[in-house]
Amino acid sequence: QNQNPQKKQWSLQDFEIGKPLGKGKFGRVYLARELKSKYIVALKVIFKEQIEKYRLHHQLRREMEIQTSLRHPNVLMLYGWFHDDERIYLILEYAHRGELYRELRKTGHLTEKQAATYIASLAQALAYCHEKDVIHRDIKPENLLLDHEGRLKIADFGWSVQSTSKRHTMCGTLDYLAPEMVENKAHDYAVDNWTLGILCYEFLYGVPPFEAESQTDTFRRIMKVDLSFPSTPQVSAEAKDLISRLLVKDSSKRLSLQKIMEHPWIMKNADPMDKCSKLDL
Ligand SMILES: CC(=O)NC[C@@H]1CCN(c2c(Cl)cnc3[nH]c(-c4cn(C)nc4C)nc23)C1
Repeated sequence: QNQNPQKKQWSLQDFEIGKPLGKGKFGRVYLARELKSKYIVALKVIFKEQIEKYRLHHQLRREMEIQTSLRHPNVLMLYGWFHDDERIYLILEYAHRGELYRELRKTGHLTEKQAATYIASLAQALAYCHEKDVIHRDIKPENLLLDHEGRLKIADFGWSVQSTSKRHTMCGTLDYLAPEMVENKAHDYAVDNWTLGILCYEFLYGVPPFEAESQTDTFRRIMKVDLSFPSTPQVSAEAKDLISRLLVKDSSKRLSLQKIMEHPWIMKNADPMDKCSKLDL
């Protein structure tokens, strides 16, 4: 039923469906074009029977409410949604340059300017989410997309799907989890700060800091914060300083998002254009 009369009721007839962009347990993401405006979107299709089977109505509703309420240049927008008998359709912003992860895989590691720009964008987006009491956005590289200008977009609604590009060895990895998460303790905002440290390391070295042969070894390395910096590629002391101030076991001692944005390495290397503040909608 249409609670809000001005709000357009979308339906599948409003769209021309293009190639699949990703697929996963709950459904697929397709490239799509809204017929009247010719606007390109990503259409995420979720099968209702999957939602029923895994009893995920409340989580999906919460994710959609959150996603609709977040408006930030570095958070992928959920424009709206509709459903038919079998499926729920999420109308999402399309990120033209796809997964940041592919860029990382292609080049092996990012330049310090690119890495600092992406970390600054993530810190801005997370500070915005935390202001709106949204924590623990699952910010592993496969959830980070790039728009046509190479601007980072956090794309996660709790339903991470594998893109059609080669599967990442991400599923099930502990690499991005903070100690309190790995120990399954109550986690708070500071887990995101830990993950920024993991991502910053991976952007600069091409691999996450606690990678190991087995999950048990990764678990041990996280709990010990067994952090070491390879001699190649060459990485500045300031970058290592920022990483070392984020990968701290005591979550209360991790650098705050504000302090990340003011860190010398970020101030020196992040592209100010991409450090734009919230959209004044
Ligand atoms: C966790 C997660 O959502 N991962 C990626 C999902 C699959 C495609 N999704 C996209 C979503 Cl939700 C939005 N925009 C996208 N753009 C792309 C993409 C573009 N190229 C050139 N290649 C790809 C891939 N994909 C999307 C989301």
